[in-house]
Amino acid sequence: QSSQTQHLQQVLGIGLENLILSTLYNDAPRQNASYDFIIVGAGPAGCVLANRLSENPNWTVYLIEAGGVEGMFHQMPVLAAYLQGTHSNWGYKSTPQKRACFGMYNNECFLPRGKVLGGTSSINYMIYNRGNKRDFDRWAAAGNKGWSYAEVLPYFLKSEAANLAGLEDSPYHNRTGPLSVEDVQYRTPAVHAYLKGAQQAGHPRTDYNGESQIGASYVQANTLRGRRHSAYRAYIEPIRYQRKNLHIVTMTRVTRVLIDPVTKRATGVELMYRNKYYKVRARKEVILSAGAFNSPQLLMLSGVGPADNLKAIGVPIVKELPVGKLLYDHMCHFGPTFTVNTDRQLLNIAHLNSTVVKSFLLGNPTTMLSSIGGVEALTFFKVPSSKEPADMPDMEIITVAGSLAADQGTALKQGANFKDELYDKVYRPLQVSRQDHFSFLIMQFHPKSVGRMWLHNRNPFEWPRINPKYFRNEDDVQFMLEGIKEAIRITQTPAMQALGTRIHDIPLPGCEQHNFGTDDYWRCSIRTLSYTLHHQVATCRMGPESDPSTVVNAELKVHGIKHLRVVDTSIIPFPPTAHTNAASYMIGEKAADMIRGDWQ
Ligand SMILES: Cc1cc2nc3c(=O)[nH]c(=O)nc-3n(C[C@H](O)[C@H](O)[C@H](O)COP(=O)(O)OP(=O)(O)OC[C@H]3O[C@@H](n4cnc5c(N)ncnc54)[C@H](O)[C@@H]3O)c2cc1C
Repeated sequence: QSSQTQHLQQVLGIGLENLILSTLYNDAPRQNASYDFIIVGAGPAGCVLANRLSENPNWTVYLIEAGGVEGMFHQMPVLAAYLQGTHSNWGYKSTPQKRACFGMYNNECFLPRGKVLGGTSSINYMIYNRGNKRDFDRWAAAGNKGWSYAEVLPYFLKSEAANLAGLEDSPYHNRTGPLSVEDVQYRTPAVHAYLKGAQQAGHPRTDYNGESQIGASYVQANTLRGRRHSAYRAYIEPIRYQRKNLHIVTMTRVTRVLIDPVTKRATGVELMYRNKYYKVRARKEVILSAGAFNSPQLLMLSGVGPADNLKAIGVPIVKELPVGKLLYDHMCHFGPTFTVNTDRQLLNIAHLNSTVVKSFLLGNPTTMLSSIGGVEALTFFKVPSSKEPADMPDMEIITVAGSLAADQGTALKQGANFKDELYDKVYRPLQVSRQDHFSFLIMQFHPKSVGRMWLHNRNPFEWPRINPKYFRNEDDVQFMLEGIKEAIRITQTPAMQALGTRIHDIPLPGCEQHNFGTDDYWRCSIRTLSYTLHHQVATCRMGPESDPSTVVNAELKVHGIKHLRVVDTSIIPFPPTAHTNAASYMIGEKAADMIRGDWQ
């Protein structure tokens, strides 16, 4: 590691800026204070709700966030991976995986989640992607009235402020919402060649948030003039000092929901603020927007969950529900990686210097600091094994300008728990030669492998146990293999060959027994370079009460408990054909309307 990157990591790790700024968001709790609405967690869904519900001056809203406040580094899109090494990440990890994550220490995949005002939208990769029309139609068909594509599209649009070249008149984009969606203005020669190559290989150019998802496109990003535009920036910062009825407290942990065991009504929350416990009351509703791991954790700590788990940890059962019993995620293969003949034109932290930083700070959105962690293009496509309809992709190619070597083996490697021996053998040669290179991440949308999470004890400060059971179903490996082959095929097109694109063919440690590039080699590689894109869903699955796999109904009310909703990505019932951040905003917007409908 260079001293420059080590220093950067140290500065980010301290989280000092977090601490200082959080005093600005510090409506300290008062014992037994009451609000109309208590919102637990300030991720995208929580921030949307806080904003929309406090539009009514007669309602009081308390937004409670465990983390601090974004600082300057959060705003620099290229540093996305570094944020995982900071206090803005909860730092969860999977249980050791039997069939995946072989390239990680102890076979544990790291599972970062945002712990900051803005939640995971403040540490994610900023890709804006809504999903396939059929995703939402399936939600509706599963008994969730009001969630068809036609019914959710208005909420995606409501949140969006699009600035996308060529899509100015598209009915699929709105220019006037709070959340910026724009083109990334820093682009490398690799992505231009890639998009030409993808077309030569038969993938049409598309707006993946528009009429048809299938095809290739430059990425659309939640940035504003080249800086991260998180839920905090979009929904909270603009109203912070105008709304006296919205109170916000940061660095405060909710430890359980208070539920009357007789009436089964949520009456408030218990929280820990500066080492002291408080109870805060909700006159109308408690809303959990604590994310796909923490919302289920809080339900279970409050006596709402599977009987076996609650009994095992000694929490009295208030309502038996399958909380955490289902967990879907999107697994990727981190690679393949390719070298090209260009010189110093692709992403590498070694190219970062004070001139670039100064230019960014002066507002230039075209420097490498505005690259969203290197992500440049997305391609949605089908593979031969597909069982889905023709307009529903199975896989995505994410084109990234670099690899683990682009940050010299610091943030990305550590953030994902990759082993040193793997880095040293495969990626260090790229770091040393400084040869321009890019990678594909190959992601599967509809895995058959299903995981779960549970609580190990009743201590609210203990991490939940999470076993995503990646690649438990062999079919998922086959989909990945077919996806990798398609990505390699694209690199053989004239447009990509014009760059001198060659596969980086150093075999992975643990896969040397297979000839590089054979199906068996890739199968081994898939289980080794297993890399989640952190799209965990369904831990508080939405569906009718008659469906024993569900936790909340179509109004997001917890079955059998009054005045308690879950509003975040944990309610998504099936693995979506998308990254999950956009959906979280949509869920927040739609929930706000439903809540207004109930109480106004
Ligand atoms: C590294 C990474 C990169 C990603 N990249 C992308 C991407 O590029 N595009 C995309 O679409 N998706 C991406 N995702 C996924 C996406 O960002 C998330 O799915 C989405 O932001 C989740 O939103 P949410 O509202 O459900 O919850 P979260 O954003 O997880 O918010 C939950 C909030 O609740 C707070 N909280 C939790 N427990 C408590 C408690 N007990 N008390 C008080 N507060 C609490 C948390 O601190 C957090 O702020 C990424 C995820 C990760 C981790």
